[in-house]
Amino acid sequence: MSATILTRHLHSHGLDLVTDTHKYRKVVALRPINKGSVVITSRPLCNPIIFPTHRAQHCETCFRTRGSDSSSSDSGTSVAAAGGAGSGELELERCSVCKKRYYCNRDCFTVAWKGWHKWVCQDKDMEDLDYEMLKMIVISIERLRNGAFKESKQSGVTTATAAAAASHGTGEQESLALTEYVFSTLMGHEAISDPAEITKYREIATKIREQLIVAKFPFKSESSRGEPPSVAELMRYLCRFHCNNFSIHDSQLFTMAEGTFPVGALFNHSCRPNAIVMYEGQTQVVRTLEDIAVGQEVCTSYVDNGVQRAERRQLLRGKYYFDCLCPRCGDEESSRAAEKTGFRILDDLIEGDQDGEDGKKVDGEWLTKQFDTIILPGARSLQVAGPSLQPPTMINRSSFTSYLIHSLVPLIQTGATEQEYTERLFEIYNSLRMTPHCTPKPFTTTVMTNATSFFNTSLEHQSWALASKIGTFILALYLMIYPRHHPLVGLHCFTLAKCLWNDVEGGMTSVRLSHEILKLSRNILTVSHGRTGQNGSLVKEVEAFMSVVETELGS
Ligand SMILES: C[S@@+](CC[C@H](N)C(=O)[O-])C[C@H]1O[C@@H](n2cnc3c(N)ncnc32)[C@H](O)[C@@H]1O
Repeated sequence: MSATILTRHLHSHGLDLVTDTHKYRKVVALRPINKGSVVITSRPLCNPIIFPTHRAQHCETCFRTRGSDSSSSDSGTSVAAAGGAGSGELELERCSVCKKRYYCNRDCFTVAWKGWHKWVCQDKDMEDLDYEMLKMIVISIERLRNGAFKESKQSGVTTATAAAAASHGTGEQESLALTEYVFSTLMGHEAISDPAEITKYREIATKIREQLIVAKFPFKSESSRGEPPSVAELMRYLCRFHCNNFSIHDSQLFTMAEGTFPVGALFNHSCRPNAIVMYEGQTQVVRTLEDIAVGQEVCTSYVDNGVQRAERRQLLRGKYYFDCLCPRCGDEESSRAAEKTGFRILDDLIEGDQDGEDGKKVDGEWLTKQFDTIILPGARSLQVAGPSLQPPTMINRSSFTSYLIHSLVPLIQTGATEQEYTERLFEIYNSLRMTPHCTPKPFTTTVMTNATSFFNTSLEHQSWALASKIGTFILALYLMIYPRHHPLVGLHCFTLAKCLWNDVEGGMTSVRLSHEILKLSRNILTVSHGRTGQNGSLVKEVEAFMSVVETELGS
């Protein structure tokens, strides 16, 4: 396996890997890629680890969810193929020995058993998640050292998963040997990690070697002559796993597992990403959030784009050892420049004021009072408002909400180009900076965090009118901060539309607005989730709800 095979694989997906002085390598587009496209799919290096809290809900092999449509298999080993029902709700069965892992059928169980389950089934220490992660790493290292990454019957599900995933895109299928090769080329940063980190890794590596490998998991292959890896070798692996690991989330963006996807790990980070990482079963899918031109870098985001620059910087330095120079962050020199432009303005806007005018903390009680003043932007103004909307003379929570919603929502509904959209966004950033505002600023992340927990409380209490107001305010904040087709925005719109529809006090205005927000949700989720596979079922859910609302509107 060599660099040529990786190059060929990327080329078949319209991508290239080029060297970069700051980032080592970067993935660029070889041909124009439309927004909402699957750029590439990646297979896991070893079986991802489902968190204990989610274990009973997912098949450990294909990750399908209990209760989901059992006919929508992406693993190629459907219930029907295993002699099961073939349609209806997916059922899971526990391993009869350990009674801890769940599987949807015998094929999935057999694959897991041969691949890794037999190593962990009787291990009492597997109750501990950290221990389990280390054990998975040990299993992977054993295979990496012994060249066991060959297509085999044992890797049946991952092969089938990759085949299913390849049908999302047009490129060639990823072989296990390629997965292994790409992993060997990834950065581990062991040379620049700080001494405290190195000491921590040495301790973990020593513990793994003595307690896990020597005592329980002897390496058997002839090529390694049964010799366990040295502490130094283990440290190199640990560093590489650390920098290239992914949190796996479901279609609602709830984190449920951890895994290593070497090909997906080739994509660099941006705080204003043009692509997003999604999951279809155990397959990682990189999707574009906007149109990408030839030569442009394809970037995902390693951190939540909703946190302030200082926090992002800390997270990125702490785990990935770099300072971000993306269009939003810029470098130190440009940060000091007097006049910031474009995305560089955003972080100045979202930092700051913690307390209200009256000195009160921005807590739930304070927000309740404030939100009483937020007027639901009416459906009619969504129709008529356009890019010429002028900023208000004074920005408070109410005017901020209507200004943002009325300025940006029509551009998403009508599918304005990325350039038109970002130009409008920059005008908004400038006007938010220049226009006097109430204290605290309505658009800080502190306010957003509080508004989000307040929104969740009002959902729990089914206070639909209140939830609709806060949800509309949060939508305005999201539009200011996240890329317009970010899945978080689409998911929030779906929840907001349900609140609006349930808000009987709002009458038909609220129903009409619910319909507008549903259209928004559908447009965004079609890009971020697609219309096929497990994630695609969300768009169908939105459309089913839209037809209920349309019936009520009589359209
Ligand atoms: C998951 S890897 C990404 C692929 C990597 N560039 C490579 O060529 O193997 C993560 C590492 O890439 C580098 N990286 C990713 N995004 C970056 C960025 N925006 N600026 C600088 N370095 C970046 C960092 O060294 C980080 O630890």
